[in-house]
Amino acid sequence: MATSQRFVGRSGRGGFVGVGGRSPAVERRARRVAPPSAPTTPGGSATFQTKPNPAGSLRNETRSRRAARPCALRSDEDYRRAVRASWRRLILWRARRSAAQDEQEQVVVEKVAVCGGGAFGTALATVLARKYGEAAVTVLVRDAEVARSISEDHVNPRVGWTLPGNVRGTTSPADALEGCDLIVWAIPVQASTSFVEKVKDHVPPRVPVVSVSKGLEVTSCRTMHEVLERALGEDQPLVALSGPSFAKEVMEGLPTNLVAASEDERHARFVQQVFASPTLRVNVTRDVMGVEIGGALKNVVAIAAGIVDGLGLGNNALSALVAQGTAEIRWLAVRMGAEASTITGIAGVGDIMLTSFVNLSRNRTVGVRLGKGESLDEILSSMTQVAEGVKTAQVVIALAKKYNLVLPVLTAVAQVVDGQIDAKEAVDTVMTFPQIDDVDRGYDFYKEGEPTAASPSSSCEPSNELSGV
Ligand SMILES: NC(=O)C1=CN([C@@H]2O[C@H](COP(=O)(O)OP(=O)(O)OC[C@H]3O[C@@H](n4cnc5c(N)ncnc54)[C@H](O)[C@@H]3O)[C@@H](O)[C@H]2O)C=CC1
Ligand SMILES: O=C(CO)COP(=O)(O)O
Repeated sequence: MATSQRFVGRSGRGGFVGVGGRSPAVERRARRVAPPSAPTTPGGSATFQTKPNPAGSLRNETRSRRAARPCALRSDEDYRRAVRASWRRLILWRARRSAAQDEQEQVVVEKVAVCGGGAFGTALATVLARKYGEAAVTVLVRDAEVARSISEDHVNPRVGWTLPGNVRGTTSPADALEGCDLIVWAIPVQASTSFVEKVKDHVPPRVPVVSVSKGLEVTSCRTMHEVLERALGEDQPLVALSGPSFAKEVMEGLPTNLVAASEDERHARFVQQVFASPTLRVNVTRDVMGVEIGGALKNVVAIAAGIVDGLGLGNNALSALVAQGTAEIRWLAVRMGAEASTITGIAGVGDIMLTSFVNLSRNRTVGVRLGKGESLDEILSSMTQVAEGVKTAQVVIALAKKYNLVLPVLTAVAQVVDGQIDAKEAVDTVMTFPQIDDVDRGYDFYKEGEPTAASPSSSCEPSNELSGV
């Protein structure tokens, strides 16, 4: 009775009245859920009758759906109205925000320098060259043949991707950097200090440098922000751009969401405007530390995830390990001044999931191969691209010491990477930990380790065991 009243109301507004007052959509859904040929179950609900009884099965189906609904949405129409209203709020919000954004001044980009012609530098050069068809996008590389191929053949031979005509290659820092409006930094972390020293005299002051490199410098424990600031000075606008973004998918124009972080929000907003496109969303934050630590340490967790898969331990173990690793990243990041919400957000959990669960990841691949018994030397010597997590794992130990933390999963990876234990032993050790309370409360040494006035620790030197790495 209630059902037909609901749909009479709709039909009064030019809607419809289906069988028994139900809409065609409800009919279709009900038929899908209750196929006439479905087998009988003991105590048989109408949904699983052997003999078709469409009217009865629909009644029961509606009843059971209604019973499963939240109490405030008792009827079908309440429910639909709530869904429509929720969606409408989103659409209105989009319209308001888009109007505000349309009023913003459009950024003008005429010359972009991309330092590093690896996979990600090439992908971002392509994204910007496609968006700014009139702009000159110059990729600064070390190898003259790579530069020639990019300029003349429009192919980067390192990755084999075809590039837009307005992307050029060069080995000259002056050619790439002078007069540019934006610099994208896609040099691997461990090579960044020496490379920035070589090019810094050509970096125009006040031009934003957007670092996309993910890792921590092993000799100093510095983040990329710290590495670049030290070389370029505090006045150089710096932005960390990170998030779940495989170069290949960015190159293919697949939807991607990044986070631009800068202590000066204006620089992050500038980068948001520069990169934003229908397939590239760029969020903005001032939490540089959170974005950089999330991006750096997800590579270490991805190695752990790969190890679990390489050992064939299954999806349950994989997910638990990634969740534990995520908590450890959060513990460390918060101690370093980051916001916990950055680690649970797109540049944290978003990237952790991508890199830990998807085979395109180089760091995950390193872990899989370690888990299968290959040595790290064998793995690294066969790779043509960087897996930043290997070096960053070593920095984690020094940071954990500095911030008085014990990080089970991250430490296990450091041990394996350093060759002190093998992958199987690391996993066995973690699995035989005593049963504990859930994550934050469980590892009581986490709380015990909180720095106190009596136990400040400022050293960030890699420990003796790791010296010489
Ligand atoms: N590939 C990806 O999907 C993503 C990579 N990233 C990050 O971007 C950074 C670069 O990664 P990829 O482009 O993928 O690496 P890649 O291994 O494909 O290329 C690295 C580039 O750096 C150059 N390079 C290596 N050593 C150098 C040195 N000593 N001096 C100057 N240049 C040197 C190489 O010649 C190459 O052009 C890494 O920190 C990575 O974590 C970030 C997001 C996605
Ligand atoms: O950072 C990445 C995706 O966001 C790429 O990860 P890998 O370096 O492990 O391939």
